[in-house]
Amino acid sequence: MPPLTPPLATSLDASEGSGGPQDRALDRDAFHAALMAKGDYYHIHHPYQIDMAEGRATPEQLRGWVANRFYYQISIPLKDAALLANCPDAAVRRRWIQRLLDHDGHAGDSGGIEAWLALGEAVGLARVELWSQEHVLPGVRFAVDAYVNFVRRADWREGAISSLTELFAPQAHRSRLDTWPRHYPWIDPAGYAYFRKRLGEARRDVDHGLELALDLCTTSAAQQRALDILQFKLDVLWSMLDAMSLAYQLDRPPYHSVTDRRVYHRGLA
Ligand SMILES: O=C(O)c1cc(C(=O)O)c2c(n1)C(=O)C(=O)c1cc(C(=O)O)[nH]c1-2
Repeated sequence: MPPLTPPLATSLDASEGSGGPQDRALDRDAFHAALMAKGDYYHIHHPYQIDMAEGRATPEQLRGWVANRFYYQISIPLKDAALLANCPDAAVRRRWIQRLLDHDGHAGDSGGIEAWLALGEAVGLARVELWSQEHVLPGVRFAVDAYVNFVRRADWREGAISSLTELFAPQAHRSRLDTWPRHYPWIDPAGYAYFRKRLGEARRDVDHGLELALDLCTTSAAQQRALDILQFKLDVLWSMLDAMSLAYQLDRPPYHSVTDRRVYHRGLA
């Protein structure tokens, strides 16, 4: 069965019926608004994030979130490296490569992964505990892997569009900086450097991602495809939190009916 919407690469090539005078493409502002409307489904509205923001999360739930999100953090540079590998445009690569450096670090910046390890320590998780991935739930792993694998296989332009949930991320980082110190005085404030660092970086990334999306998606098919890709990414983020809710809020981690042990796999190399 053919896909409901053509891949962006195809829908970008102005084939008959798309891009012509009959095309019902949104204008630039309306398409921007349609992308922004997807913010209604951002993971800040997930009950797990709401509980964290409103002070109801237990130390175990916060530690669970930090340990599972670490898998996202270490996967983002792999995803961005995959996009670079698929991108033939040197001008795009020159800008996009900054994302790798932001997370992996470079002279003068120890990087986002290091900052996330510091957040782990601030909530009481040893570095080895994060690196071991012992807390990474299978559902979180599968969701994150789906994102990385999508970008590995997709046209780089579709990969770029899948990063656009970052449109909404500064709000999430800001909210944590505003609410966590008040609700969780036991967390060492040194741990909050990651959120502060991302405030500026995410805005810059979003400017680039949005510019690409608005320039590239000028037919209704391409715009619909972009909205579908953005929804896919929202699903990734929401599914990660669903897995955490089951494990840490509802006390139903994988195999809970069989064993208390974390028998699930740590990733197959
Ligand atoms: O804490 C958050 O709510 C949040 C969300 C997202 C996102 O929307 O994917 C990212 C980040 N943080 C983040 O820190 C980050 O570096 C990042 C990179 C990307 C991406 O898709 O390339 N998303 C996100």
